[in-house]
Amino acid sequence: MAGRNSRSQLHWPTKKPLSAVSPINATPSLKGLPQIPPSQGGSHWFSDRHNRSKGPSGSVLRLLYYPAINDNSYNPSLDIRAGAHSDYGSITLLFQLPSQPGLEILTSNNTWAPVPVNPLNQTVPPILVNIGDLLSYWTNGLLKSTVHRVIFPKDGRGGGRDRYSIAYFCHPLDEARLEAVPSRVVKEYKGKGGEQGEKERVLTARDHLNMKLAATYGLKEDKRDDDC
Ligand SMILES: O=C(O)CCC(=O)C(=O)O
Ligand SMILES: [Fe+2]
Repeated sequence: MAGRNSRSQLHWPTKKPLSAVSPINATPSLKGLPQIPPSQGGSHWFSDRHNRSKGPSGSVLRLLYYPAINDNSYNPSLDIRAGAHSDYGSITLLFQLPSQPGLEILTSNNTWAPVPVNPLNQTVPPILVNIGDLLSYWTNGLLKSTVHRVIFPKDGRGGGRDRYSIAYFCHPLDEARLEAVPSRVVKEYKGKGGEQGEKERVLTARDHLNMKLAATYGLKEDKRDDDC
C-alpha cells in the first residue's frame, strides 16, 4: 500500500480480538436464515458447506486501499471508488475506519443510501455483514444480495483522502452445490433465486465464482489466486 498519509497516522481503531467487535447487522441476518429440518442437516447445513477441512473454497481476506485523487482532476459525475456490485460469496464481513464513510447501498426504490460506519457511536465500530450472491441462490432470492458501491466523500474535499478498509469474503467449499436449501420457507418463497434458472446441471460455488470472474475480468480459466 502506498499513499500520501504516513503510516504512523493510520491507526486501526482497536487491537481487541474479533470476538469483541459486535456485528450489529449479523444477528438479524442470521436469525432470518431459513429453518432446516434436522433430518436434512439442520443448523449444520450452512456450516458443513463452509468446513475448510473438507476442501478448498474461494474465501479471501482483502486489505483495500482507495487512493485520494487530486481535487483538480476529480469529476464527481465520473469518479467512483468501487462501482455498483454485489459480492460473489455467501457473506462478506467489512471492517471500516470510523472517519471514512463512502459505502452506499442500493435501496428498493433504486436510490443510493449511505451506510453509517458507526451508527451507535460505539468505541469500536461494528463489523458490517453483507449478504452475498450465494445466499440468494440458496434461498431462492428470499435473502437478497446487497448491491453496493463506494463513493468519494461528499464533504467538499472532492478527491477525498486515502481510504482503507478490510473485507473478508466468505465463500462455501468449491464443490458446494447451489441448490435451494431444504427449508419450507425457501420452498414456498416465490422470488427469483440468483441467476440459476433452469439448468441441466446444478452449479457449484466454484462454477459461480469462475463465471463471475470471467464476466468481471474476462478470465477464461481458473485464475482465482490473481483476483483483485
Ligand atoms: O471498501 C469498502 O467499504 C467496500 C468494498 C467492497 O464492497 C468490495 O470490495 O466488494
Ligand atoms: Fe463489495
